[in-house]
Amino acid sequence: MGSDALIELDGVEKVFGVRRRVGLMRREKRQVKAVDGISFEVARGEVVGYIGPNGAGKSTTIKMLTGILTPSGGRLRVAGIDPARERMRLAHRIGVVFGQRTTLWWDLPLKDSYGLMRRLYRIPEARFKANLERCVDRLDLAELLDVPVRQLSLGQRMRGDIAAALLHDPDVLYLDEPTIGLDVVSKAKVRAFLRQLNAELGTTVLLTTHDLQDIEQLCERVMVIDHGRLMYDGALAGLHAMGEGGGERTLVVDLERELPEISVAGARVVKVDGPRQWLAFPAGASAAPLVAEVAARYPLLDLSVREPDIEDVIARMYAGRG
Ligand SMILES: Nc1ncnc2c1ncn2[C@@H]1O[C@H](COP(=O)(O)OP(=O)(O)OP(=O)(O)O)[C@@H](O)[C@H]1O
Repeated sequence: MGSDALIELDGVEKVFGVRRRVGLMRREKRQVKAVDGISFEVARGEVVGYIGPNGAGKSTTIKMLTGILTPSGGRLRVAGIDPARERMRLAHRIGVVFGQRTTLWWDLPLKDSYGLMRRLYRIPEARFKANLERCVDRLDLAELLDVPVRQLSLGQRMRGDIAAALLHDPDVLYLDEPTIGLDVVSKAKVRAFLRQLNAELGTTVLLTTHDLQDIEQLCERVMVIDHGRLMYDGALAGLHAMGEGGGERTLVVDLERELPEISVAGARVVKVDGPRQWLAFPAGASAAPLVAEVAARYPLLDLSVREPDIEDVIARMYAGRG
């Protein structure tokens, strides 16, 4: 394996035994192969997207990379460490952010959570201060430090969680859905911060997300996993090409009242729900002429453009192969 690889997986597998009730009395034991022989390497300083449909095996992979789960087979190293065997030693080298839950103490002000982290990781005072100052400045946390975590908005909490994951200077940062549920402004802040972190400190980032813009704005390399297997590993551009040109974007139109399907050149109505209609158009085309036409011809309250999501791109990738 390459010597400057920070993350190395060779034929990694994870099998879960699940008991299922069959009829009234019997239980059947079944095995689920969540990860089915995955091999890849991530070099120091790379920012890699790890994407795939629900249940593909992404979280299971990340859990093995943190040492929470032990692989059923294959070989796995992070910073030269076998995660499941030396979980505590690895903890000093990695940072983890799960978008759906916080690692912060719910009832404590943010700064007290950070103080506990300092003791937990035995971070030297000077280093802790420098890292905290940097995160507070770059993630706009100054006004939030005295606020208990439970009072923070989702976007504020996420920024707080990202800072917490970085106080001990990890070499690798795993991000599991870091922008899920965030508004546009918070998403932009998080992405800008991660770009800067990678550029300035060379932190290696492995990111799972359902938001294609996270990938477009952060990752030069993307891996697609499905049914526990690696289906694609390469540049995002190549993934788009396999997905037949990147698919379609959607114009979401809110009309003043319910109307029959509207008709606009270059787009087609794919869904109607009361006064709201969804129009699909090629991802490569400009939305401007469509917006102008809709606004000129129909009683309009609001509209927005939705990017294709990862599920769409992957679905087309498979369709393109078939
Ligand atoms: N502890 C477990 N016990 C049994 N089966 C599990 C366990 N954890 C995950 N699985 C199964 O393994 C498969 C992969 O799950 P995983 O959570 O890794 O997918 P994912 O790609 O992260 O999906 P999502 O995008 O929905 O989070 C799924 O079929 C899931 O039901």
